[in-house]
Amino acid sequence: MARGNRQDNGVRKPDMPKAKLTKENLKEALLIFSYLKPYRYTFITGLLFIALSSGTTMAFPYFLKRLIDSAHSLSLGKEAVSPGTIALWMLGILTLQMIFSFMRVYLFTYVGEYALADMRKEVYRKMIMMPMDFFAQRRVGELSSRISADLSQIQEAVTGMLAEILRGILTLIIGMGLILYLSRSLTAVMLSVVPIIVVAGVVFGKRIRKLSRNTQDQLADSNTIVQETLQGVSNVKSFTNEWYEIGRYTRSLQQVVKLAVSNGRFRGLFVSFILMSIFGTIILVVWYGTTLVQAGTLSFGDLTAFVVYTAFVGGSMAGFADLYSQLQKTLGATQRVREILRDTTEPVTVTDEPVEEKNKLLGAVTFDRVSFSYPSRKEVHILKEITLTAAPGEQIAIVGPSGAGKSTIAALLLQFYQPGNGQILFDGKPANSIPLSQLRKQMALVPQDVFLFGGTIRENISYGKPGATQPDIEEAARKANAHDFIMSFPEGYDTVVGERGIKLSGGQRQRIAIARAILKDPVILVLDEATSSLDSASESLVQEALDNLMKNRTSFVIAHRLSTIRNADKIIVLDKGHVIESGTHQELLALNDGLYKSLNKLQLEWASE
Ligand SMILES: Nc1ncnc2c1ncn2[C@@H]1O[C@H](COP(=O)(O)OP(=O)(O)OP(=O)(O)O)[C@@H](O)[C@H]1O
Repeated sequence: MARGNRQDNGVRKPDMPKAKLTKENLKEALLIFSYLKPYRYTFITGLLFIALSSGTTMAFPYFLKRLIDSAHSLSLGKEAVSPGTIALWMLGILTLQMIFSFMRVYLFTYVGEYALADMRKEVYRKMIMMPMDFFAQRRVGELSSRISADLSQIQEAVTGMLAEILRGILTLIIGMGLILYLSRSLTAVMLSVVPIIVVAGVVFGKRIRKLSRNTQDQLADSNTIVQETLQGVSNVKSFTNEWYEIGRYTRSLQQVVKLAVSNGRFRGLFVSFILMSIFGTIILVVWYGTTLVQAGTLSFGDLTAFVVYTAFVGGSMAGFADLYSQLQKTLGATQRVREILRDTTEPVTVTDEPVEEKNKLLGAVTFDRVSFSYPSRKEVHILKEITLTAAPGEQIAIVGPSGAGKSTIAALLLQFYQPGNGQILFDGKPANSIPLSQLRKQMALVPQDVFLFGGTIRENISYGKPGATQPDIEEAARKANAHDFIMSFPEGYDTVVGERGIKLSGGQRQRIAIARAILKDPVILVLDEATSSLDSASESLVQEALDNLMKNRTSFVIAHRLSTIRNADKIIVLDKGHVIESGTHQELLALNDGLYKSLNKLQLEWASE
């Protein structure tokens, strides 16, 4: 069973989707074997050990037969190998079996884990290099399950499943050969019933799997209730809706129980059917076998070996049904992983190269009649013929109503998307003439919603310049007005933040982000001003930090509070994707009926209330 089918909390996710078994799908899946190439000798040795361990398993009943028959022969006074010697041989075989099994498990785990890590690295590498649109169209949970569940399923297939198939085939061929050799007539009797049991088992098994899948789906649903309500527990409490959630969860659980119990009924029937058929077959085979023994055509040992081999053969037949469904799941997983591996990435470099002299920017930016629609909604024109220019070191503010396209301009600046029409120029050069990573290395984004990684404050600041020294980090923190509050924590720069660490206030998080940007020392700065209003003390600290940050760089400030951008060199007023006004604060106020003027008036009124 694929480990990846389990969630961290140990609750199973709904079963993995399966794919059809077609020639193309199989061909695709075989490409996964390329990941085994570096470990091919270990893998082949592993396969050899599977064959050897299957061989020893199959030899066991044969020696059992010899052991039983030796007693009989001795009692009849015939010459035979002594039972003690045969028992010793069997011990020898057992020892070999132990060694072979150990090697098989060890070698396959080795190959499986290394190949899986290689695949994970490759998929992650590919994912992180994908363009923004790729992430906009997928959920994070879905992507992370590609790396966890799908890849585990593939690993399971390459190691576990392949071993099972090989063992199954060997057991089937050798087992059938041996039982035919032992007694043809008994084989005929056995073959008249075993396939019926196997077919019934497969049909029953399918039904049970479907029922248990439904139970798991339902369980996943009720888990969603737990997750959602725990995440948003403050909502539950503030609406005093504890009773409502308890009711919702209870109802969902009742469904789980109902399904699980009806599944249990089926499983009970199945288990009794299987037990009856197995023992029924044994009775039939042994009964017919004894008549053969009586007739002198079969020995006691032959009969024993026959029964054991029959069990082996029946077991491997039943195993194939499960293997088939595993194979389908693996094909599904392979398809989804291959989809990612085939996708086109952004032309970013994945080594930490400094900016080359020829690519160094002074900071002039031009939007030349830029129009843009998001790839996922091509029919909605977000930016329409935007033209704007920024000289090196200038501060450009972008204002406008919600949804006007301000953040989209920031996204285009950072080359997260490419314009549909028009072009963006840096120092007069088209953006796509400068290598993407070299361009982004010279820009920094301070977003509205600052994301802190799980780690220390030091690590979070040095994200702006990996490998920065402590004095550099402290200097950046000082300029960002963050040093004092950081030092007020007992662990200072070693204070752990992020999901598992302490929670910082909005203003503190912003100042960490500003320190990060200062450390990066970009030529062009993009600042998405936080909408959540900070208290005035915190606001002035953040504003001062921002002023420090903006010094000597071209800055684009997406402003929500107009009071902070009065001194901007240029204010661009955006409405429904058009630039409708542009100029300094004074110039825009002078425009009668201007949007900026009315927005400014509104904010002033609001502030004075
Ligand atoms: N990834 C995306 N895919 C499709 N549409 C998007 C995407 N991101 C934003 N949009 C749409 O583009 C339009 C402009 O969004 P944008 O975030 O640029 O506005 P904004 O002016 O920054 O708004 P706000 O002030 O509320 O942040 C909106 O209608 C939004 O729904």
